[in-house]
Amino acid sequence: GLYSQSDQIVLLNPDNVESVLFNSSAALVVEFYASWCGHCVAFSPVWKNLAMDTKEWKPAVDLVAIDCAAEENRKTCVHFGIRGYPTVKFFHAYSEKDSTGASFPVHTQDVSHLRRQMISMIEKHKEHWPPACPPLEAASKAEIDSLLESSGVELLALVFETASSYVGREVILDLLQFDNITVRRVLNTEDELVSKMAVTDFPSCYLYQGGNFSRLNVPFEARTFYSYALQRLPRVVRTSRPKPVALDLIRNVTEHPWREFNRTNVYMSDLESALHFSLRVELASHATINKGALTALKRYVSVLAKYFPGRPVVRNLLQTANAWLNGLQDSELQYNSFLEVLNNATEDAVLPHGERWVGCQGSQPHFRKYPCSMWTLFHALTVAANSASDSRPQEVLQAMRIYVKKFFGCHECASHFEGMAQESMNQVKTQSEAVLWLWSRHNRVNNRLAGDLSEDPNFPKIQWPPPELCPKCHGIDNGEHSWQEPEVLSFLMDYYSYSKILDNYLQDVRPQEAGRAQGTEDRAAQAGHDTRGRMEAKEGDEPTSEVEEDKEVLVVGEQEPGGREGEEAAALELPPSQEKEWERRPSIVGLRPREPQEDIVDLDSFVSRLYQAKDLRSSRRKRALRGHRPAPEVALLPVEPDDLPGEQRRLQKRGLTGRYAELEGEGRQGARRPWISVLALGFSRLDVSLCALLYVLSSLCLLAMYRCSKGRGRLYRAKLALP
Ligand SMILES: Cc1cc2nc3c(=O)[nH]c(=O)nc-3n(C[C@H](O)[C@H](O)[C@H](O)COP(=O)(O)OP(=O)(O)OC[C@H]3O[C@@H](n4cnc5c(N)ncnc54)[C@H](O)[C@@H]3O)c2cc1C
Repeated sequence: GLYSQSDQIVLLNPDNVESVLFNSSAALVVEFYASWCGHCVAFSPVWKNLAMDTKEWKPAVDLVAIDCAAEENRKTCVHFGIRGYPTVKFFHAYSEKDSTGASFPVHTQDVSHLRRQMISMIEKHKEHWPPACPPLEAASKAEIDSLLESSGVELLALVFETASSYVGREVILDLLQFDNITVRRVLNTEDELVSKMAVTDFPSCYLYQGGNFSRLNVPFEARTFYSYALQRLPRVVRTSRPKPVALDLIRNVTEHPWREFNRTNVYMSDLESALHFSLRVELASHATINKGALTALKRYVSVLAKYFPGRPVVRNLLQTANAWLNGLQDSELQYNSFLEVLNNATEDAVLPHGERWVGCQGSQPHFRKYPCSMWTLFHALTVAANSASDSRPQEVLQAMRIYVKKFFGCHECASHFEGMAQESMNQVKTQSEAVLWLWSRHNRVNNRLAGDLSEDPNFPKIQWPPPELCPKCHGIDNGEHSWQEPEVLSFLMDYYSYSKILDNYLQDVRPQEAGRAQGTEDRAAQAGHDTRGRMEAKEGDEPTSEVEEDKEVLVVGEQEPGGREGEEAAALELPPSQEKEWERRPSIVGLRPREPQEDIVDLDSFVSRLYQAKDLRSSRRKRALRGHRPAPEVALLPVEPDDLPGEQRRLQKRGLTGRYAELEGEGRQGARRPWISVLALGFSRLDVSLCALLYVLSSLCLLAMYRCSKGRGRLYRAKLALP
């Protein structure tokens, strides 16, 4: 057939025809089609869009379809007198068994027109009004007054409009699955109410709450904007769903302490958790990865290696894994050997263990997390590929598709996603189209899952990005909401870009610490510290000399006492007290004007730490050469020039930890590091050059004075000698 369950359309067959069509509490609009008929194929996207658009109306009116081309359905179609395709019929609520439905002419592919036609048909109900459907007729002042007098009304929304407008009725139906709010339409001819509330625009929406009416503030006066704004009101909840509880309360029921985060940002911690979960947990259920799955894995890891917008150490590990997979000769793979590659962390290539959800936290343990992070990862990859010059349009999408198909644990999700991919993924011609394809398909999934049990009430599934996040992404066309795709594209390119991804709560990349750092990290993060302070220095792929190794930079962030700070010290084999002492050493910030945020580091201390770290490293390397497995080392991370993050990111980092930014600068420019240190005070090259210049100038001055006085003495002696 042309439809599946995931299209929000009820699929009719001889077995369910009675239970679906007759005595139903909702009205039904049934499409009789033949899958071989070209018109039906052309009409199917319209029917799917209509189903998506009126999903919230289901308790009052639902969409149904039956494929009359299927052998088993023929009798049913004949029974309903179907002669041409597609034919659409309307069944009133509580239709009797002998009903063959009312005609529902379909002369248009315009979804908004069909939607209005559905409303008109509902309004024709004479006897059995669908019980879930609120009154659709316009309300009078007397009715509004009595509504307000009854104590049951918490929130009342009034849509003021002209008689021919459907906006009010559409909003009433959009809100029918939500509690604690009543919506009514009022006509512009209701003079008393219109003048009492000083209504001037039709349509416009007014909200009564706390004893007062106020105009609903929306970007455009249209159905989608009213419905979205009303559904998001704090006290408005889906019918039969518990009220979202305050996040303060939720903290006690989640497995991990709640991490404060900004809903309008992407977090690197979610992306790394997605990598960990997919590569170490999801794949682990495939002890042997055979031919087809191996191809899927190779393509997935290949796009990760190319486009993962993450920390250089993580990218290095992904590149190593990719190279290893590409070098495989066998047609099948034992998962454990791949796991070894993932776990073989070195100082410059690590995939952190464990999950640390931030933007993907759910208000209950079973909400969000991994699937949320996979969407986030996929969006970030399409965006990164769009910025790369050598990517192929479908490269990321097809890799995702095959990964989801072969490995994604949620089989139902995988089959829905495959259905969408088969439908149109092949039509993607450019990288930008790939970004938009994923965005629009994700929105389809959001639409399908809105109100589902899997929806976290604190993170409702909405058509994304909402107007408050991207006002420009929304527009209006003929009174209907329309997406401004160029704006959506530029919004996505910005939202999922590397420079916008936040580093808060990131796991420590030191291999030996990765497992146990969680508790302290969380404490630090909760105390409002930002782990973005950790910097990654750069150097070539392989350190070739001691000089190059010197370019490695300490990775230290601002931490609460006893937290990461102690761990950093442990990694350097320094007692935490010594570490603190080092941190307290004076700096000479503000002695004289410098570049913004320039901060001089105590070079003595820095050098001693660096050498201690180097000693530690070389002793480990020697041990490794003697046959030991290379031990994980301190967090001195080499950074490649290509990995230089954007200026903005760099500035953010500098802003947060000027002291370490100074160190970071060394790896990049060899500049701004204190050149010499006396009595624990650092002096830059400029300081020393100025000193030398002053010294030379004063010497010259003294010399000139000496020569001058010597000349005068000679003159004086000559004068005396004259008679
Ligand atoms: C490929 C795939 C298919 C899935 N299919 C199903 C399924 O069939 N049935 C099912 O029950 N669950 C499915 N899931 C899971 C489901 O989609 C959600 O991921 C899960 O319910 C968690 O939802 P969430 O609220 O965290 O938001 P998610 O939908 O996971 O979104 C994560 C974040 O992405 C951003 N976002 C939201 N929409 C968009 C968009 N359109 N474009 C760009 N960014 C956006 C938001 O910031 C959001 O918080 C699927 C997941 C994946 C990865």
